Amino acid sequence: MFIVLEGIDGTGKSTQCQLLADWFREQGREVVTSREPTDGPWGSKLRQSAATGRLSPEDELDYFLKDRSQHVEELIKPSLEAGKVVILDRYYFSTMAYQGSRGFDPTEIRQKNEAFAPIPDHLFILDLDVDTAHSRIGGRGDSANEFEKRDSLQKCRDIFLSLTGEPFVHLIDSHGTLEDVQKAIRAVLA
Ligand SMILES: Nc1ncnc2c1ncn2[C@@H]1O[C@H](COP(=O)(O)OP(=O)(O)OP(=O)(O)O)[C@@H](O)[C@H]1O
Ligand SMILES: Cc1cn([C@H]2C[C@H](O)[C@@H](COP(=O)(O)O)O2)c(=O)[nH]c1=O
Repeated sequence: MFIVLEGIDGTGKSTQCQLLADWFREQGREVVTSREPTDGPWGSKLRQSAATGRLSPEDELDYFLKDRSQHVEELIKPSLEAGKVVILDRYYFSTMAYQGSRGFDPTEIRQKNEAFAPIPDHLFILDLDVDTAHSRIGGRGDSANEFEKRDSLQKCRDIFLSLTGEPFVHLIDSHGTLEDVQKAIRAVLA
């Protein structure tokens, strides 16, 4: 089973991914968790740019595609073929949102990615208003980085919300407690 959690920064994706992995492991399932950008060469360059200044929109998109191609071939596809549960903290829907907010066409980004990247069985969009997301980022001890500017995050949120309506997409209100959000995710999967 292939599960992806998406949403703007601070919505609780990393936290919920770990709780969900624990749930599957309690059921005896073998679970692989991962994130994008990865810690590979392209992902590391992208993470560095969050602090030092964003790359050009063209280079940023190119690096995310290169990072994901390596991620699909080296981890995602082999894990799925081995029958493991794969849970991702971000995937190509973030590319649609974040690089879409920089002027690229989200539909074209989706087509480019789905040419090589498997479509997940379940996509959970964790939704939160930008102000609350920012306060959670601050509560985590971070300050907003180059990807987390307020106006950009609002555009990203709108693109994520445009994905709802497809059968594999589930909108999860992330304003509740950690437990409420995880309960809502598990209810879909149960
Ligand atoms: N439902 C919640 N209620 C209150 N605080 C939360 C909730 N979920 C997560 N948090 C807290 O908000 C902060 C951000 O959570 P987390 O890092 O999981 O978000 P994220 O979506 O992965 O963020 P990013 O995309 O920036 O990595 C953390 O300090 C976390 O403990
Ligand atoms: C996969 C992906 C991610 N991003 C951005 C979104 C985040 O602000 C940063 C780092 O992610 P994290 O969740 O804070 O670890 O990368 C992006 O712009 N495009 C993408 O495809």
